[in-house]
Amino acid sequence: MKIRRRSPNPTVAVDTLRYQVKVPDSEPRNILEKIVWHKEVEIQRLRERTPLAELQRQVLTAPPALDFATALRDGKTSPAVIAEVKKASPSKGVIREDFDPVAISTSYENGGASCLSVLTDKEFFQGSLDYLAQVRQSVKLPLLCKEFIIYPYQIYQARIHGADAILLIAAILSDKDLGYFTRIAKALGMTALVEVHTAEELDRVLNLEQVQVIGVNNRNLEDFSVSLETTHQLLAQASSHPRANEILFVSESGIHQSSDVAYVAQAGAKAILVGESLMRQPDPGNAIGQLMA
Ligand SMILES: O=P(O)(O)OC[C@@H](O)[C@@H](O)c1c[nH]c2ccccc12
Repeated sequence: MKIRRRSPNPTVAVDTLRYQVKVPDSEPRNILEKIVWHKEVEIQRLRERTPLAELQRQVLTAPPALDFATALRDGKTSPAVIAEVKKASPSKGVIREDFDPVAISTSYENGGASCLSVLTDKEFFQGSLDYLAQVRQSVKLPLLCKEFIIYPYQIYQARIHGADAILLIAAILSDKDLGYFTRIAKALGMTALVEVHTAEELDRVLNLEQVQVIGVNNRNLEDFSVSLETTHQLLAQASSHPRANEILFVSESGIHQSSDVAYVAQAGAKAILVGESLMRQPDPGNAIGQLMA
């Protein structure tokens, strides 16, 4: 893991005063670090308002989770489409001005998506857990909570707001956390989609037996560069692993046209995760049909 989980320059509370001493190299090195450091503070604040124990109580009365992995395996299309509800991103700014998460989700559902992904990060993606809850009320498809998860706390939050699956990013989690968080997801009836971008991350994740669904992100979250070859290279690498056949591979990001779909399908992806290219179309559901044509 190259990503540092916390700023080396924390604020230290001493009695009523707060000191912050500048230490060298205490700025985030890339956007992923910046997001994760912000997330740390964000979760700390939420926890002060609502403790984990309260979320654990609420989760008991939530309607059961839908089977995200099976919906992908039985896909309505081949490869199956996970359509993403995404207003903005740090690399592209605002992607869709007239943003109505419920209308977009309904359109996706009618347009042939097998599952949906809802961005919930506010600060960098203008998303919200409320959007997730609203979408849950309006469609029947399994939902992925698209979030930068660094604590179990967020997994409970996702479940309470209607998520059936969570994203776990290998670049920001240790093997121990990946294993632990995947087990929590499973205990809550959810699927964990574990995201990798490098050969090294893929290697780590293939060796974690509880992981059943692996997402190859074609976008490098450190510099935003996108290459579909990432899917090709990493799936070639995975094919020689003894667990290759039991894992469902998802190709994520940068998929714009039907030739892109053909390319990642040929590489072995059984599902694709698409946001921007659908969100930019007036009718996002209809755009799925065009992409899969
Ligand atoms: O909009 P795109 O290029 O179609 O990408 C969708 C999705 O893959 C992307 O939003 C994503 C993949 N992994 C992430 C992790 C965090 C936030 C966002 C993402």
